[in-house]
Amino acid sequence: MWLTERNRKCSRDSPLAPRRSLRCRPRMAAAAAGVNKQGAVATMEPCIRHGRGPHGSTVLECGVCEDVFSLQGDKVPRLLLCGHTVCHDCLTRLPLHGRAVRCPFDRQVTELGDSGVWGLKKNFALLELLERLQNGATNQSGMAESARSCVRAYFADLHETLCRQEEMALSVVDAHVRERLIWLRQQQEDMTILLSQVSTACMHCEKTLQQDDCRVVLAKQEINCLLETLQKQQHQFTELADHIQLDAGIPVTFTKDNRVHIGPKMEIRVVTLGLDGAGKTTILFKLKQDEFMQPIPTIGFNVETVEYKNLKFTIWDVGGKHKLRPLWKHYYLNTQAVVFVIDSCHRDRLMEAHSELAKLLTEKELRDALLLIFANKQDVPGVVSVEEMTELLSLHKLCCGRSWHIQGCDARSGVGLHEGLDWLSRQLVAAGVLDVA
Ligand SMILES: Nc1nc2c(ncn2[C@@H]2O[C@H](COP(=O)(O)OP(=O)(O)OP(=O)(O)O)[C@@H](O)[C@H]2O)c(=O)[nH]1
Ligand SMILES: [Mg+2]
Repeated sequence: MWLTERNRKCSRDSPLAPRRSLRCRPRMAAAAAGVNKQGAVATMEPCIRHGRGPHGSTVLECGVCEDVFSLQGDKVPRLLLCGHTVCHDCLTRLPLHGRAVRCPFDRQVTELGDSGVWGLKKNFALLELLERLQNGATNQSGMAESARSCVRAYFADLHETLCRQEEMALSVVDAHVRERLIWLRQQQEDMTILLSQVSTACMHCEKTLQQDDCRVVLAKQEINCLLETLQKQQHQFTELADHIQLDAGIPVTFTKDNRVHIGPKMEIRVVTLGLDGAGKTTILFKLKQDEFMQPIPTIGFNVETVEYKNLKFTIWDVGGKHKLRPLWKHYYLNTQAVVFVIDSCHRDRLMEAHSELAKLLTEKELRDALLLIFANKQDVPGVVSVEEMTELLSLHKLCCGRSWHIQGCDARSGVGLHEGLDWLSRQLVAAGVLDVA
């Protein structure tokens, strides 16, 4: 209020009347920061919040020329004796009354010394405020830039992931198309053979029928046989044509994790890891062929597809010998589940298994992978039980924050293996991985 009245008065009386009408605005109030710093700061806050200027500092204007005050030079704010603040430039343009000037707002007189306007004190409170606002603006733009680069990095990462997933999906389709082409070529060859068989049969029939009646009658059995062959081949032709027509389109479905699936079964990539001799290969063969085969230690890997319910697991079984473990990382990419096999007979190797498992869990590429732990060889008497193993390996602590499950099993008889696969499929459904996008 105090400022409003003063400003209104100056608009009529001042010899250097403001170029634009002066209204009570927060920026005018700010110009009086030298009179009442507390009040000025409080009044300015809305200006900063509403962002009237391009930067916080530009809201502070000289009440006469309405130019923005600056920290130095012509627009530096100077104080008159009455307490009003005017920019240096406007002060130099005020008419002199002897060695004094009149305030353009309340006409009070301020004596000038020998150095004239230069001798008037700068409004340091206002300068400090200006400086703070400028710094604040710089900080704000710095923070904005770092937030923007954070957003850019996020989307670049997303873009990269999507490109990789697209490549993967396309390669699945390409592989399917290649397989189909091979199959079609095979069918084409079969048809050519059939056609030549049909034409040979027709020629035989014709030849036989051209003979005299007596011979035709005698050749009845041969002709019937040829006709039967023709009928069979016709049947094969129809079947083949139907098959090709039915498969004309490629049945593509996407799951929520952006993988593409062809056909009714959802494909899941699983990697089986664990120390040497834990029973990984035994598990793989048992799942694949439902029979026990005495394996030899794996050098490199074995890979098999195992169909279970509506899932098609592609299981990579990687050798667990110490010197082969650095190669495990090559199997992590695009893996939906890790099956970690532990030999329950070997108490003395549990800590080694723990340390390998702990390393696995820090791998970035496996961060979303499900973890199924098979406590294998439960058929052997006196082995470490599932509960004891959970305790000894501190699994609750180790696997905290991810989907994991420990399942006791006996790879020789297969007990527990399907329970493990069931858990995996339940988790994949719960995680929405199997939902069709
Ligand atoms: N008693 C018993 N023996 C098992 C079981 N599973 C595997 N074995 C035996 O354990 C030994 C090692 O099994 P593998 O399947 O070769 O072990 P692995 O984990 O593939 O070993 P690497 O290929 O060296 O990494 C074999 O002699 C298996 O017959 C089980 O459930 N019970
Ligand atoms: Mg093996």
